[in-house]
Amino acid sequence: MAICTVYTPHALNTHLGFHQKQHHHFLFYTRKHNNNNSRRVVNNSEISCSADADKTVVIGLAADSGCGKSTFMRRLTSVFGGAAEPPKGGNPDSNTLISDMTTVICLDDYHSLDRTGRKEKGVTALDPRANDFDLMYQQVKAIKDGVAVDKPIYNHVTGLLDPPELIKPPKILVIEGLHPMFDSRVRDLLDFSIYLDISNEVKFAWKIQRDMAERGHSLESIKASIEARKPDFDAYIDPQKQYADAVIEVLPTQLIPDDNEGKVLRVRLIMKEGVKLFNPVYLFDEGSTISWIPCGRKLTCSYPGIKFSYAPDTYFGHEVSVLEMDGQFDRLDELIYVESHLSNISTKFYGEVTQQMLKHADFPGSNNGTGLFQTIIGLKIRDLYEQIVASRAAAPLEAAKA
Ligand SMILES: Nc1ncnc2c1ncn2[C@@H]1O[C@H](COP(=O)(O)OP(=O)(O)OP(=O)(O)O)[C@@H](O)[C@H]1O
Ligand SMILES: O=C(CO)[C@H](O)[C@H](O)COP(=O)(O)O
Repeated sequence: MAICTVYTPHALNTHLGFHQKQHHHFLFYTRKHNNNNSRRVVNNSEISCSADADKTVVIGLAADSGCGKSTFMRRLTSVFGGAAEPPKGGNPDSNTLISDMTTVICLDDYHSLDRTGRKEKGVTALDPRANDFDLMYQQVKAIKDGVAVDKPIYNHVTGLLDPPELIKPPKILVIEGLHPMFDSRVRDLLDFSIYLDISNEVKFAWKIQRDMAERGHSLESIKASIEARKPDFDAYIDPQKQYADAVIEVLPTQLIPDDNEGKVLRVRLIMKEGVKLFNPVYLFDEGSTISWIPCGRKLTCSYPGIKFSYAPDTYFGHEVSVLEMDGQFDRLDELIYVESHLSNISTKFYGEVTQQMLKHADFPGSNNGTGLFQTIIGLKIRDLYEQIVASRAAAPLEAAKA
């Protein structure tokens, strides 16, 4: 049996007297053990039935704007091979990135109020009232069920909502943005979730670097924009980290007393225990408490050096493992020394983490824990995906045997 969903376009919905965003589920019997998705267009409506084995795996990535989501996404898609590009021939201001295996959609596309609308109502884009969670849920669920959707586009250049773009179900759908874990219905669709937790000091340093150096904004306007977002960030974005399966926390270094430059970073990878198909990474000895300064014969370290830590902990009442790296690498090729001391990193060959990091040495964070942990989480997501596919493929065989 498979679940089939029918999506009707606006014209037909209007004819039938439905609201544009409404969709209908039909329970449907298909031939036994049919592993192929069947998708067809009937009466201008797209009907798709997905056998479980082919269902889209959905990953959520939450963070405030300017906190490294795009960089993380580039590292993730690279793990699967191939480059991610905007939909061909579509809106040049589309926020979507498509590669062979993955489609990354930006949840800004579910803003229900455009820039003017938000200004008139006096709400920020972080406020749930400026976002359409019903549509977000319906469309992510439809894609997960194997149905293509017409997703709106929020145009960051004009501040307007543009005509929708067609999103076909990929093997892996990543929903990235401000609120992937805010609405419990959307949260329940996620097979894995990540929160990028950038401390205020570091966020400020990155904003200055990008918005002042690259976009010509003044220091005052950057400070004002961070301040204006803060109450809604604290109310609606930050609390989502309690639901994340993995959190990458980025803090100022502790290796330089009173450092406020934000260049050297202390990065913590917080990994929830007991998450299905996800085995946390560990250093030397699983479950123990380790402090490791690898600088010496095998790793070149200039001031202030590098310090790794690993320990069990609790996070919002959950048992977690925390791997921490404070400091930065002088020579990226020497990362292999660190990699060889980490376990459960889900590589396919010795040195794969180092190879990925070297491949993207020009990405921000490649010399510190942000790049290292983003790369490792990318490998863990690949591993999770492969396990899900393998378990789904095995399920009909098991059922047939029973
Ligand atoms: N790991 C990092 N180390 C240093 N700087 C970083 C890092 N990640 C991001 N940045 C800085 O933050 C800026 C924004 O990064 P990125 O575009 O990946 O974030 P984003 O969350 O996708 O932003 P937005 O939502 O505004 O598009 C980069 O241009 C860079 O200046
Ligand atoms: O928090 C954000 C997520 O990227 C943006 O500020 C929000 O999407 C509004 O965009 P813009 O400032 O371009 O109108």
